[in-house]
Amino acid sequence: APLASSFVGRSLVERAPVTSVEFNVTYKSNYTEHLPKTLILATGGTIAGSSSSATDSTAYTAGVVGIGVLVQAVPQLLNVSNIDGMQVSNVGSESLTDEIALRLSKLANKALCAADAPYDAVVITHGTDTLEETAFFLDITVGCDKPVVVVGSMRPSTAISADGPNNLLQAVTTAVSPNSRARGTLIVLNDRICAAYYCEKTQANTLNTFASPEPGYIGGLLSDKPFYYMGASKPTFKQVYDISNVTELPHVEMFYSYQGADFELLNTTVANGAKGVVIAGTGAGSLTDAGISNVDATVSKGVPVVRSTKINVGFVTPGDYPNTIASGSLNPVKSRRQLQVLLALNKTNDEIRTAFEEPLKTYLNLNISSYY
Ligand SMILES: NC(=O)C[C@H](N)C(=O)O
Repeated sequence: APLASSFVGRSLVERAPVTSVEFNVTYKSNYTEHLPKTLILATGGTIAGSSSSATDSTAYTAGVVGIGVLVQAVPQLLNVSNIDGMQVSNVGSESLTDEIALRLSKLANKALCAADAPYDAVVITHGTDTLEETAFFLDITVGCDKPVVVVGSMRPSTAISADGPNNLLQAVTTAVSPNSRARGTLIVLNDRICAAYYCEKTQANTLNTFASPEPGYIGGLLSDKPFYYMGASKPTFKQVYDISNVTELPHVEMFYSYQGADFELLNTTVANGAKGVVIAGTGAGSLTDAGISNVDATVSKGVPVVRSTKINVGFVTPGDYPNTIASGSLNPVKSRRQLQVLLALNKTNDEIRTAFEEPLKTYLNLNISSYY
């Protein structure tokens, strides 16, 4: 593969594991005592992508450039943090597996939240196609207030105006900012800071793709300096789950509704061992009359069906299709992650329904008179 021009900075030194075998650190910056410690978990994606053409931002190969090259191309990182880098995978995020996502959560918890946690912040370099899935998963499974920032790029490292190096710098400055604590997992790209709970990819090609259309960005960056519009807060319906004993994420399938959908394939999916299903319904989670019998048959086999929306923005509320579980504000891929976590924790279908539906119901039914 051609050398990634925008990521070629100082001479490349990829060192052997240094800190601990657990973290299998392959890049380690020189240590500066007064600076915080950031662990970068590299997974691949376009930010580590490479092309033979400097004008190409569509037909490149994702996941080529290693963590050492990524970091050493942005020496400014070392002005704000000590950096350890670990190559967890090097794949396009469309191929990032549940196993890798689970591993990232465990590494982040160990790096940040364990009693003897060695790091102040975790930054994850990731492809953008499924970045919101990993970021949401981390948001609901990392159990402490230290920052986790997920970052990617839309142009490969070889492109003119590659966006990866500046995004990486902004991700690290955001991660080590004291103002970033207790805000959950953050997504940083293109000068904006977006809360992972709500953030999604909204445009297939352009740099300004990550957004949370209703809640909006929680902050941004002026050059490399992060700022927030409001103090730290938690998404209204967010719950954090302890998955330290989980060794595998269960198989949860996803279907899409459309005119004429009959959901016949639900039966195949259940026969193949799916433990749960998410349907990206139309509008506010509507499903076709023709598909209902297959949905009901799935639920009667004990497989929970969560109903979200292909619109990706807005709420699916409980009420219609009572056999199904309403996703609330969670889009289909986020619903899938939450369902996987609940199943992995051996929750019953009633408990799964409660976890998805009760926070919103309770919130909407708050009786003002009970306060006065
Ligand atoms: N911009 C990107 O990173 C897209 C790439 N296919 C990925 O998700 O890995």
